[in-house]
Amino acid sequence: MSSGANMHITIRLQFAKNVVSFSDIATAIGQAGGDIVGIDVISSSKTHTVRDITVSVLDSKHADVVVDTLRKTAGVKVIHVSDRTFLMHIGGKIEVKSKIPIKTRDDLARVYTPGVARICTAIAEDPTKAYSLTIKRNTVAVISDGTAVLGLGDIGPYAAMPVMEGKAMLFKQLAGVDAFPICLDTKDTDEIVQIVKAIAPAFGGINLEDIAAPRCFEIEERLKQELDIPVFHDDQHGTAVVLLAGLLNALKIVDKKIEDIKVVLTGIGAAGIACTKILLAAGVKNIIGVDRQGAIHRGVQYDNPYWNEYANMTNPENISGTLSDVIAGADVFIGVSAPGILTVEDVKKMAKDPIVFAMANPVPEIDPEVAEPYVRVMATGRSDYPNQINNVLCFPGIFRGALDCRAIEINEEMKLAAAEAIASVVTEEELSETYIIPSVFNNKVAERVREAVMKAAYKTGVARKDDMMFR
Ligand SMILES: NC(=O)C1=CN([C@@H]2O[C@H](COP(=O)(O)OP(=O)(O)OC[C@H]3O[C@@H](n4cnc5c(N)ncnc54)[C@H](O)[C@@H]3O)[C@@H](O)[C@H]2O)C=CC1
Ligand SMILES: CC(=O)C(=O)O
Ligand SMILES: [Mg+2]
Repeated sequence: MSSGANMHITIRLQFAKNVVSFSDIATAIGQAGGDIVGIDVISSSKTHTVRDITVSVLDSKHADVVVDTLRKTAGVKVIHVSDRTFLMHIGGKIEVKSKIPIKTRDDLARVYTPGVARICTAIAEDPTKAYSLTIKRNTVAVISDGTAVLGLGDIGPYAAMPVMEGKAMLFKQLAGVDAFPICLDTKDTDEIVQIVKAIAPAFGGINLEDIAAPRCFEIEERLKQELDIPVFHDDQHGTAVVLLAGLLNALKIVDKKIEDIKVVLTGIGAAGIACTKILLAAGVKNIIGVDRQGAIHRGVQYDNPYWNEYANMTNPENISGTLSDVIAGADVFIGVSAPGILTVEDVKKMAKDPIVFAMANPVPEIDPEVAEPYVRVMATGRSDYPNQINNVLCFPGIFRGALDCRAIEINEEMKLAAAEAIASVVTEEELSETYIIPSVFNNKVAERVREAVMKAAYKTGVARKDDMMFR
């Protein structure tokens, strides 16, 4: 399955009117399997026409096939090919904008020196004023070291930037949070902790992103201890929250109780461990984790200390074996691991009404189109299929709530509240196999998550801002 969701290419071509017609070109594109989704005339003369033709293709290989077909068509000259996704990234995706225009010397003297000095002094005398007089109260740092970027692995800090810029866009659009992408050129845990601590004054929260397990656990724990602003590893907790929301609704469809289900989860890394913990907290009793070397079980000394802990809290029957072995009889499959590792044969071994959440990005553990005939509820992490289980449903609203009540942390109660809030957006009447989780564009999500998270923060005593509504 393709990693290039809805890949569209725009082909600028010139064709000689007396040699080839546009319908010949459209036929050639169609025969190569492309779908024309847009046409623009760039210029036209008596002999030639230049057009931009936007074509939907499956992936980059397919794009090459379509373009080669056109190159071989008599009378056609391909001028250039652009990819809409690349075009959207030129120069990056976000920018900083001032809230106030500086039009006069007087404005200048207020926003900058000398006027600004009085503001600085006020904050120096009372650092909590940073919340009212600087960007701190609405600003989150999105921090990555580029070591576990989507499912692409350790691609480094430069290559991680487009994802972090994308997260920043989503923070802003979905919850009005100003987020800065910060990719660090170090994999050293101590150094990352030091750097994040040192930049924290500018931020109201820290969103850790795509930092590989097991280092991500220590980094998050240490930062939580040392900072008085929320520190949240999105791949762990954002994913876990949305997964739980989706599962609560999917279980209603299959009419199974959370305490009775058998869950098999692949990828015992950042997302997998957090998903397991939230499922245990929500009442799941039988969950088996599978990583590259099979089911995590007791009686083995793993190099990864988190796996030893994992073995102790999961797999009640202490089953060993491969994914194919342990999937038999499972009610739910959750994948936060790698592309294509779940086969149709595996799905066929699952219990009645299987629920399959294949959440690896950008390519899931099983192609949803291949799995669909055999599953009752299918979800992926992708935007181009129904039931997108993706942490984007959580992180904007959870930080909005945490920032608005000035929470010192995002605790378990706040996460569970967020999961229930997301699940609640889908009403009983709306709930169906293809609608277990609200859309990313459903504007109720962030607001409902914000409210639920704030309530939980006040209830658990971690909110610093006095708010009559939540007392
Ligand atoms: N849909 C969503 O919202 C999210 C999806 N993900 C996806 O989940 C995957 C894992 O992400 P992280 O936990 O952040 O990475 P990670 O690097 O912390 O963990 C990945 C784990 O998967 C295991 N793994 C790799 N290949 C495997 C295989 N063939 N069989 C079994 N286990 C295998 C690795 O050994 C590792 O333990 C990625 O594809 C990522 O895109 C992660 C976070 C959110
Ligand atoms: C969605 C996300 O955060 C990931 O795949 O890493
Ligand atoms: Mg991520």
